[in-house]
Amino acid sequence: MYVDESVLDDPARLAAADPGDLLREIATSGRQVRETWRLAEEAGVGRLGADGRPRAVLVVGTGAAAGAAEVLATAAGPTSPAPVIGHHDHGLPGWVGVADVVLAVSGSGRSPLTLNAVEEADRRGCRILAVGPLGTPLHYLADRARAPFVAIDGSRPERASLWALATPLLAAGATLGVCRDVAAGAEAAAARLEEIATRSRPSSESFVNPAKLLALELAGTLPMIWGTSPATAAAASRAATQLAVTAKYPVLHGGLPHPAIYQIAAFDGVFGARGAAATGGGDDDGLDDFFRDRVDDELTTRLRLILLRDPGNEHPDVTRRADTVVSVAAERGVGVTELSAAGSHPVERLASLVGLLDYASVYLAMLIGIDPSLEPAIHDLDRVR
Ligand SMILES: O=P(O)(O)OC[C@H]1O[C@@H](O)[C@@H](O)[C@@H](O)[C@@H]1O
Repeated sequence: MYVDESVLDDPARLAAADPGDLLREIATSGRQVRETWRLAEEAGVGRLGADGRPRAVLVVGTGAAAGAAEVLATAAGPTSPAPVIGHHDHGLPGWVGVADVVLAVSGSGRSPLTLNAVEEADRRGCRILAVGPLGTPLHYLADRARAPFVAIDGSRPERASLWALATPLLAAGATLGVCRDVAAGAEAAAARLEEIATRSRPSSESFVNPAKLLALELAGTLPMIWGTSPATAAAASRAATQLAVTAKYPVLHGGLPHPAIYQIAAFDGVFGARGAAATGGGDDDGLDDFFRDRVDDELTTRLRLILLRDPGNEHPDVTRRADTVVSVAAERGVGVTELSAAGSHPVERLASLVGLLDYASVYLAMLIGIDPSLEPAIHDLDRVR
């Protein structure tokens, strides 16, 4: 894989490598939190809480909506009095009924899966909140269901819209009594995202820019990303999405204890210890090369483990295992990058990693010559929408 490190510190080439201005869009993350919290209040999100605490909160939608569901689940945490469930499939589960709340999220406001869920939730008498752009079918359905509708900026690319899509859900979580201290948590997350935007800005050079440094570590590797707590596992999931959509990079993600305790088996495979041990390769040309024994090929792509730690918020068993993972990886020649979440509220800690990894995904795309804004395969799949 060709990795062009010089692109990261050359302003003209950096700009040319990001024709869709994705970095500028990602820099608005902190502002998205503040703006959409206010918009959610103005849209009447408080009405959702009028009938008291729900039996369950279902967040419907795919793509960035799934990330938004994870942000709300992180804010609700394991002590939430009602479950927060991300639902990313067609139809509503059979158990969903009048005692439940459905939060419908769509970056385009047109995703059939989300629209159908809103119609069905309305038929079943659920309380509903919808988040999407103005004047879209989702807006129309929310109005028809007399549900609060939070209008987001539909011109911003979806992969840079996580916080606009997620923050109204946090405001809903506050009014529904499923999240604690979430207004303060959202504000702390906004401040954290702004601080990351400053440190990771394109004009900040590689040797001091944490996102550029991370991108350089990832370039040419096959990343595995694990969290060590609910907040950091959610960050790992978001990172896998961003790396796929932005850098077109496949990523295995998970968390300790599960599913990392199984995924670690890959450390012994061809991208891990076996690859490190292999030497040499076949002839580079002709039929000899075609008939070579591929078992002997040297594989240059190596696993790299990105371990997202959550100091003070890990189960002691997870902390012990995470420390052990680092030595198990080292024994097999698997590189490890450890990143720690920062902040007190889980949403702030999540944001502290998501912000960094969002930037790193764009810098990685630039390093390997991929346009971070284009997504032809997704468009081709969407032809059947
Ligand atoms: O957020 P909405 O617009 O509902 O889209 C959800 C997802 O739909 C898919 O078909 C793709 O277009 C994805 O890129 C998108 O994230």
